Formats: sequence, C-alpha cells, structure tokens
Amino acid sequence: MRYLTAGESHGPQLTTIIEGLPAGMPLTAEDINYELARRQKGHGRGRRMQIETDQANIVSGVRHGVTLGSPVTLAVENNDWKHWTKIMGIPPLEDGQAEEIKRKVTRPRPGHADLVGGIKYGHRDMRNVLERSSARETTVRVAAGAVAKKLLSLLGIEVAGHVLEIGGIRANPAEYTSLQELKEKTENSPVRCFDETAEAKMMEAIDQAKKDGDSIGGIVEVIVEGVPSGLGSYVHYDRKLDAKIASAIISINAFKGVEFGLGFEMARKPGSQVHDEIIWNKETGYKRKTNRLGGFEGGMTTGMPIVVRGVMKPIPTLYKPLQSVDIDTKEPFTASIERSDSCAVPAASVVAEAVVAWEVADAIVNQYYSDRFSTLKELVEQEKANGRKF
Ligand SMILES: Cc1cc2nc3c(=O)[nH]c(=O)nc-3n(C[C@H](O)[C@H](O)[C@H](O)COP(=O)(O)O)c2cc1C
Ligand SMILES: C=C(O[C@@H]1CC(C(=O)O)=C[C@@H](OP(=O)(O)O)[C@H]1O)C(=O)O
Repeated sequence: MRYLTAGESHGPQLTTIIEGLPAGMPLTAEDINYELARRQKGHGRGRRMQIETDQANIVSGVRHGVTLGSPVTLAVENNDWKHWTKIMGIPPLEDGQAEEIKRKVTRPRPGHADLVGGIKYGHRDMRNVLERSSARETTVRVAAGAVAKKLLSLLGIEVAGHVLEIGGIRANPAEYTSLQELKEKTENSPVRCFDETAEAKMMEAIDQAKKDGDSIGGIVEVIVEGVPSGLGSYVHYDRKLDAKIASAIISINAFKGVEFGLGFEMARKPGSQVHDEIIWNKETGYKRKTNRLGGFEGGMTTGMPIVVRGVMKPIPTLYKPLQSVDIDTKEPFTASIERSDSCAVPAASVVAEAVVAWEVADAIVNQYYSDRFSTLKELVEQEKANGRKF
C-alpha cells in the first residue's frame, strides 16, 4: 500500500490518498474521526486546537461503509482557513488586495524548516515553507493510520500508544498489566499517561514551561499486540520492518530518536540480559520468555508484541524566543509569537500509533496480498497456524 498527503496548515483542507487497500473491508468516517479527535487533545496544546474540529470526509474508494479496492481519498477541512484566505492567496488575490502579500515571513524560527527550506526552494517568503512543514500535516497521517488500524483490528491486532515521559518525568511501567488496561488509563488522561502520579507532575511541568515562555518534549511508546511472526524480512535492507517503523517514527515532526524493547539500555547490559530465550508448547507454538528485543529479530516480527519508543524534542516556537536573523535586513531579532503549543507529546503519541499501524498493515498487505479482504484474512490466519505447526 502507499499513501500521499497534501495540504498546507492554513489552506482550505488536508487530503490523503491511500492506494492498495483490499476490497470488502468495512470502513466508516466514524472510525477515522475517533482517531482525529484523539490527536487534537492533550494538555499543553495551543489555541489552534480550539479552532479546529477535525472530521474526515471520505471522498472516494468506499461505498455503503465498505472499501471498493480503488484509492481511498480522505479530506479534512481547516476551520482556520477562513481567517487566512488573503494571506494564503487561495483563491488568487485581486489587484486591490496586493497589500496582504507584503506580510511575508522573513524571520526564520530556529528549530523549524524555515531557513533551510527557504534557501533550498528559493522562498524569500518563508510562509511557503512553514505552511507545509507544520505538524498540521499529521492530521491526515492519523487519518491514514486510522484506516490501517481498522484493517489490523479486523485481523485481531491491537495498537496502543501512550506517553512515557514528559520534561524528564517518567511514568512507572508497573502501573498497568494489560494492553486493555493501558488503553483505558491513557484514554482518560490529559497527557495520555497511565501513571497518575507521573501524570500530575507532567501537567505541572507543562504549565511551568508555558509560564516560563518555554517548551518541553518527551518520549512516547507504541505497543502492537497480536502480530503474526515473520512480517518484514532479513533478506534485504529495505524489507526490514523494524527499519521501516523507525523511519516512520522519525518522520513525525520534532522526533529525533527511536528505540525498540530495551533500546539504548542494551548498551549497558550483557547479552545474557538482552536476548529473549525461546520456548515451545503445543497450543501456542514458539514464544519468547521475555520481550527485551521489542518484537523483532532479523528485521522480522517474532510474534511477541512490537514495543517501540520515540523521543520528541521540545516545541521550537517559544514565547521566550531564540535569536535569529531577518533574511531581508540581515539584522538580528528576537521576535514575539502569537500562538504555539508548549507541549505536543500527548498528541504526538497518537501520531506515532498511526504511523506504526500503517507500517504493520502495509507489511501484512504486502506479504498476504489479495484484492479481497476476506482472502487476506484467511491467509493471515493460515500463516499463524503454520507457525504453530513448525
Ligand atoms: C502534534 C505536533 C504538534 C506540533 N505543534 C507545534 C507548535 O505548535 N509549534 C511549533 O513550533 N512546533 C510544533 N511542532 C513541531 C514542529 O512541527 C517541528 O519541530 C518543525 O516542523 C521542525 O521539524 P523537525 O523538528 O522534525 O526538524 C509540533 C509537532 C507535532 C508532532
Ligand atoms: C495545527 C496543528 O498543529 C500546529 C503545528 C505547528 C507546527 O509548527 O508544527 C504550529 C501550530 O499551528 P499554528 O501556527 O496554526 O497555530 C500548531 O497548532 C495541528 O496539530 O493540527
């Protein structure tokens, strides 16, 4: 499967086109809107989220709640667009409105794509860069991820994302025992964290950062359960599924690092405390005693849960701004800003879920391809049985 996204942050809408979904899979706008609403929540978000109520319009590829096998197009309108029509120049400006065009962005923000993107594409109005580099685009990545999650859930595969750390405050993993419990606890949390003690401290840290005109980052974790073994492949570098998932996580705006299982902790442990011993019984077939490798061996799923974490840097736009240089005057400045998130780690955990779900769903569709969803489902079940018999 593949998907494209299009749209500017303050343009009329964001769009995604998903190609390669099998026919006959149930899919409704509610499936997608549920995920879009989750992405909008979270303590620490700015005023833009009060303006938007993201809703997906299914424009193609679905009839009567079932996929057709043709490209699925999803469109999400930007409510904020009506305030930006002149600045965006969509539709083209008439003569008398030219004054608006002069409101160019000539002051690049450190930590954003503004300056490098401006030089690279020759945009002296860096709005032409920031409109697309904005994380507003993650709205439709979550929409595409919702479709992937739907496919996975119909195959008995569950995906959960949550916040593990914000501003140096770490949740205690002992606070949940099952994926279901994890989901319930995080869904009701303003920072999408299962540990109530850590949650309160995280919220304080966000409030403090906001008061200081600063921002904070954190770590999100995504867990996928019920995955068949053998997704991905060891035979070629670009077929390794862990590598694809790592790339997908890093592609989320502001994500700077990724780890699986014990992750960077592995550097401090001997092999005997890192590798997962193999066991077998008649009912379940092969299993690992532990899951320190986070569900992967040789770029392939082991059948144990996928456990992947990503680190998000603090939001770059600060109310206490950093120094930069105006590209027209070459004068230094420290500009004030109108609005920004002070922490978007909770929202980013929903985006991380979406991009991981997409990669796992894509691996399944590639490996067990059928034009019909019902056949794909049979093939996945057959493969699970083969694994048990091996
Ligand atoms: C959900 C989400 C919301 C974000 N909100 C903001 C924001 O309000 N202000 C901001 O400066 N950056 C925000 N960012 C981060 C920037 O988009 C990102 O840092 C910037 O585009 C530069 O890309 P890079 O950090 O990947 O290099 C957000 C990121 C995510 C994932
Ligand atoms: C719009 C979203 O996030 C935006 C991501 C973002 C950035 O620079 O990445 C900057 C802000 O946008 P604006 O400048 O319009 O206030 C955030 O609100 C969203 O998540 O839907």
